[in-house]
Amino acid sequence: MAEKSNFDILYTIVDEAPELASASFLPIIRKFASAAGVSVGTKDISLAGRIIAAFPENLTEEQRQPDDLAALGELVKTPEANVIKLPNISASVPQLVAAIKELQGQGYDIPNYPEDPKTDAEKEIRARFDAIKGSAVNPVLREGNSDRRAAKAVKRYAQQHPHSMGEWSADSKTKVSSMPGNDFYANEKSATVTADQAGDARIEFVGKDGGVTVLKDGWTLEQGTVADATFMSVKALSEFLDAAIEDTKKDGTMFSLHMKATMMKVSDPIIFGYAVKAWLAPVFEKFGDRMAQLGVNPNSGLGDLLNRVKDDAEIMAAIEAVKADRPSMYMVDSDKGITNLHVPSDVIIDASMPAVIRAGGKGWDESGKKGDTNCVIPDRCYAPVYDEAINFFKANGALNPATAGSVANVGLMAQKAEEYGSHPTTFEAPADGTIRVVLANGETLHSHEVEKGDIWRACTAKKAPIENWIQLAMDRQRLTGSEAIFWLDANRAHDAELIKYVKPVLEAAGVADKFLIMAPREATRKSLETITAGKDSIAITGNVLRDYLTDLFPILELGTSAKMLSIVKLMNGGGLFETGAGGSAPKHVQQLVEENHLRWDSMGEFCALGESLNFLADSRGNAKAAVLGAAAEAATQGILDHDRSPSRKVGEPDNRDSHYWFARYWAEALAAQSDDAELAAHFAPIAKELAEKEEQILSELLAAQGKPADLGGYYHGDRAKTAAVMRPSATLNAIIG
Ligand SMILES: NC(=O)C1=CN([C@@H]2O[C@H](COP(=O)(O)OP(=O)(O)OC[C@H]3O[C@@H](n4cnc5c(N)ncnc54)[C@H](OP(=O)(O)O)[C@@H]3O)[C@@H](O)[C@H]2O)C=CC1
Ligand SMILES: O=C(O)CCC(=O)C(=O)O
Ligand SMILES: [Mg+2]
Repeated sequence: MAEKSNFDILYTIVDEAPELASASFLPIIRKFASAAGVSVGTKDISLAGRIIAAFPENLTEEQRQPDDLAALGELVKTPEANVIKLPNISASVPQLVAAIKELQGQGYDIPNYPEDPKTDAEKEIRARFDAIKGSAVNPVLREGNSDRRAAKAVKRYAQQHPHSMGEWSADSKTKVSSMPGNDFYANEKSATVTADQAGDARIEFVGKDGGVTVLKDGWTLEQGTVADATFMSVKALSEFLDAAIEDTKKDGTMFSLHMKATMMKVSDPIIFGYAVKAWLAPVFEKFGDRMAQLGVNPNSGLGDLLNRVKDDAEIMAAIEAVKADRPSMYMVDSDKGITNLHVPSDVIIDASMPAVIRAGGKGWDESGKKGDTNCVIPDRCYAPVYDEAINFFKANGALNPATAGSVANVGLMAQKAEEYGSHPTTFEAPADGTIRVVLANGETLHSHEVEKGDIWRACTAKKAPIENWIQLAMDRQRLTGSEAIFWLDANRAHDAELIKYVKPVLEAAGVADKFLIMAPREATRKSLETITAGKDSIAITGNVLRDYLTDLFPILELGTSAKMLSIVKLMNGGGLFETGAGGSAPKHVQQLVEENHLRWDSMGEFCALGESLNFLADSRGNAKAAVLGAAAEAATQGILDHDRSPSRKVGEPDNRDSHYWFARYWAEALAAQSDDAELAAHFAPIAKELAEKEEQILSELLAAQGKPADLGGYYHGDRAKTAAVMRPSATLNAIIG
């Protein structure tokens, strides 16, 4: 039985910058909501919280925490769900290890992450950590498809206050490089499961000697599920990476690898590891064994590698020698010497490629110099999107945010759709042989000849989510009248199966003429032409492109994906309101810790709050929530009209100031409305006091900036210390309580 929540709205406790923002904003939300009888609870889905919840037997009663993620995962399957979901860390291994270390330092008896589990006990611990690793939250909560777009007011603001864009020149050497073949794209097989085929399937490895190893049992395939299997040849990958390094050198550009090691938590760290091995190939050839003894795992990145070999002068000298022979490297932080290959989660494709494109195709090298870059994206399923965007801007110059239209997204996401649900069914081939999917009825659905180490993966998209996604697309198209494109490639096995679903539904509804179906490359071109002409388009995509495009287009159109409206209409009737389309912005925490300025923009939270309150009003007939929601929308509009979003620079208004203004506009809107006299009377004096004390509050907020801030921890900060940092205005606190 799914648990019911005792709260009207649940707000998530997360990590990094958004969590800091919550320390300031959540008290405001609670104060305002409680006046309308709306209760707001919290659920802890932070990385530290999830680690703590996984090891209750090691902890004292006081230290223990319930598994909030599991509870939320059940709640989102109920019609009562009303969740405001902020972005959380999807941890790479180095981040996980750092979080464990921090908790241990705080007296939590959490075991170390077993890098190479041998005993059963170690394997069991590793399994618990593996469930926490990578993108472990979103797939559990996303029990619906995705509707992400810029709210009208946000888009209008961006057009009136266009952000800076790097210039594109026709002779830019920036490009995308992908494998010529033998990648996931080339090897994909897909089929829609029939009634005869439904049931529990098995994934098997068959060795050259005919011996069968079961890799996965009880893989349930329902009728109507689109089931895919594919693999990437690691031999082909290695050859490609070697060639890409040489090619970068020839071009005189920077080498950069763009992956999604967080959401593709099994396959992409492996691919990342091959890039580390290719970059340091001569070192691995000569010192491979010695490095293995030192515990080097290339999948954890160059940062971890350097840390482990730093005392071995010979290896360090070999690394230096290789550097001289390599092209420049795209840097994450050139001041600190953090390269593209340091940490697998540092360069996340959905954010990193748009950043390169927005900058006019530029990255930063070791010496902090700006230059063109070879963007290495090994697999070709989605790389053409970035390749085509780069070609388009080389030919046409940068997008003009003052006049550009908008690309919204309707994304197939529910029930772990597509590649993002592939973790339990991704394997490195144990030897040369065959990997096959054997159905409940004994038939073989898919089979691939593989070589040792090849990365094989299977995934599904289920019938009900697919149908719901097509319906959502039809609804959005009808409501907006926009151009609407299904980004599906008829030449790709999986997409061809989806097209078989899409076409009949559109035809039956008599709306086939309102939709286009185009492969990602063509759809990118068409959408860029459309928005360049000032018109809008809806990109109806699978799960990966949902992720990629809802950073790419917002970053070009709005300067950031933080301002996106991101609604997940849960399939069982509830609502999940994600805040923005971006991440947890680690760089922002660094700035706060160094100089007590938080540049995080809470526009995503503001938009989600309005939607959540409106949803509460509609779904429960809660009239006070409707008043609160309408006023929250007015406050959001106020932030935009008066330009109250945070500045990037210390000494200027930051995230905390924007919360003061939100509270003030919210209170003013509540005081001014006439639908609920009680609420108007309640908020009139609050609005008055917030206005009267404006100068004092803003000066108290400003006074806090400019010196280091102590949060008492990074992954598991001290609540009281964080609150003290994020709520430095005694005057404002007295009003909010
Ligand atoms: N929904 C979720 O739970 C998501 C979680 N993540 C996770 O977040 C972490 C970091 O991911 P990363 O790829 O670096 O992406 P981020 O979006 O966190 O960071 C990229 C850059 O985007 C800008 N940015 C993002 N959000 C805001 C905001 N609200 N206000 C102002 N600027 C913003 C910042 O740019 P600038 O430096 O110019 O200020 C930031 O440095 C990872 O652990 C990742 O897995 C990522 C995406 C979604
Ligand atoms: O779950 C994650 O790791 C990131 C999610 C994400 O990037 C997105 O949904 O846009
Ligand atoms: Mg994303």
